[in-house]
Amino acid sequence: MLVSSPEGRVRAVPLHRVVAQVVANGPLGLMEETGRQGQGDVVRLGPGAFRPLLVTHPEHLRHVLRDAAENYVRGTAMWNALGRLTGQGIAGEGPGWLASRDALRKAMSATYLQRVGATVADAVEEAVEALAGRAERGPVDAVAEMTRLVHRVINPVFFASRIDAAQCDRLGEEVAGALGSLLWRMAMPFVPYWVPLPGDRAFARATSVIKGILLPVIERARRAENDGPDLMSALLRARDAQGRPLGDEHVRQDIVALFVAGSESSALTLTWTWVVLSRHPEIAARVRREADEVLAGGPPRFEHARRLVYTQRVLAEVMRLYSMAWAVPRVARRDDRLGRVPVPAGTTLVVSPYLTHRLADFWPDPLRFDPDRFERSAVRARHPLAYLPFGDGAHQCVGQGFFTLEATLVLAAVLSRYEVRVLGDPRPRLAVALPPDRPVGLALTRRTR
Ligand code: HEM
Repeated sequence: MLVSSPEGRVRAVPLHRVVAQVVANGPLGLMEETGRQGQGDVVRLGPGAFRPLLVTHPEHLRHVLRDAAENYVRGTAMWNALGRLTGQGIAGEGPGWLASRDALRKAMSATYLQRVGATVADAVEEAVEALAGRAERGPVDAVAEMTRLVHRVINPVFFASRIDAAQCDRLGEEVAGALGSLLWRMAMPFVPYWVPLPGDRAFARATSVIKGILLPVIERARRAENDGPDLMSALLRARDAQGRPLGDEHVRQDIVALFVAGSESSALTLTWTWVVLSRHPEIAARVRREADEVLAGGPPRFEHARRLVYTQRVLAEVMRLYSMAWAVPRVARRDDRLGRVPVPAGTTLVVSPYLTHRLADFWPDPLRFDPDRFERSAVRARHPLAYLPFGDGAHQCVGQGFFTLEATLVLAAVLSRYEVRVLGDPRPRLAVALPPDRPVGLALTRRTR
C-alpha cells in the first residue's frame, strides 16, 4: 500500500502495520489505520493493477464532488453490479438519473417535509408504541427493531401506504437479500454474467419477489390520481427531458434504490445512536431533558423537530463517527490531478466520509464523542466538506431532511416515555453499511414521572 501526499510524495505504509491492524481489528481497523497514516493525503490502495485512490481531504472532496464533478462519475465495479438491482434511474448517471433526481429532490424538499410532517410524526408515534409493546416484555434485537420501525415510517412516505406493513417488511428483506447476493459480482467485476457466481440464484429469486410486490402496485397507482406527496406518486408524475413519463420498470427500480439508500442506513444509524447514548449517560440525560421540555409528555409532532436542537447535534455526531456511507466510489473519465497527484482516466476513487470525519486537522481528538462539535459557531468555523455523512454535490442524499426529521422524533418519543437499556458492547463491522459486529439488545421500561 502506498501513500502519496498532495505534493506528489509517495511513501509506503509498513506491511507489519497493515497485518497487525487486520489481525487486531479486522478490515475496518485496516481502513482506520490507512486513514490515520494518510491524514488527508491521497492514498493509493493495494498492490497490483487495480489500485483505487482513497480521497479524504476536504479540499480534494471539493474538487471531486463539486468543482470537477462531471469528470468523476458512478460507473465503478460496485455501481455497475448495483445497477442490476437499482437500474439507471436515481442510482445511476445520465438522463435517467436526472429525471428521477429532479422528481425526488422536489418531492423531498423542505416544503414537502412540511406537507408530510404530520404523517411522519404519526407514523413515528405508532412505530414507537409498537416497539415498546415488544421491548417492554424483554430485550429485543435492536437492528431488527430499528429496521421495522424505519419501514413503518417509510411506508406512508414512499407508498402512501399502498402496500401493507407486512409486505413493506418483506420488500425490505428481499432488497437487503438481493443487495447481499451482489457482493460477489461487486468483488469480481471481470467475470462475465454467463459465468455463474455464488449469489446469482439468490439475486434472481429476490428480484422476482420484489417485482411481484411492486409492479402490481405501480400499475394500479398509475391508473389512479397521482397528486399525493408520496414518492411513488412523485415518480409517476415525473417526466424525462423529452417530456415522457418514466416507465414502470424505471419507477420500480427507483423505489428499490430508495430502499437500498434509505432503509438500512437509517436503521443502523438509529441502532448506533442507542449504543452511543448507553455509553454516555450524561448526554442521554440531556437529550431526555430536551425531549421532556419540548414534547411535554405528549406525542411527537412535526413542529417539535426544529426545537430539538441538542437531539439533532447528537444525531449529527453519531453520523460523524458511524458514517454508514463509509465508501462512495467514483471513476475518473479523463486524466486529472488531485494536487500534484496524477489521476489517469479510468482510475477508481474511493471517497470515505468515515475517514474524513476522523481527520485530526478538522476534528480535534477525533474519536471523542462530543455533540457540541455541532454548535452553530463550531460548524461555521469548520471546512464545509469536513462533514459529509450524506455525500455532497450532484448526488447528495435526497433523504437527508427526511431522515433527520424521522430520527429526531424517534429519539424524543422514546426518551420522553421510556428508560432505554442496551445490551452488548458492539463495534462496527465493514459490510455494505456498518452493522454492529454482534447482536445488540434493546429493552424499554416505561418511565414514572
Ligand atoms: C442515515 C441515513 C442516510 C445516510 C447516511 C445516507 C447517505 C447517503 C450518501 C452518502 C449518498 C451519496 C451517494 C453518492 O454520492 O453516490 C446518498 C444518496 C442518496 N440517498 Fe441517502 N442516506 C441516508 C438516508 C436516506 C433516505 C432516508 C433516503 C430516502 C428517503 C435516501 C435516498 C438517497 C438517494 C435516492 C440517493 C441518491 C441521490 C443521487 O444520486 O442523486 N437516503 N445517501
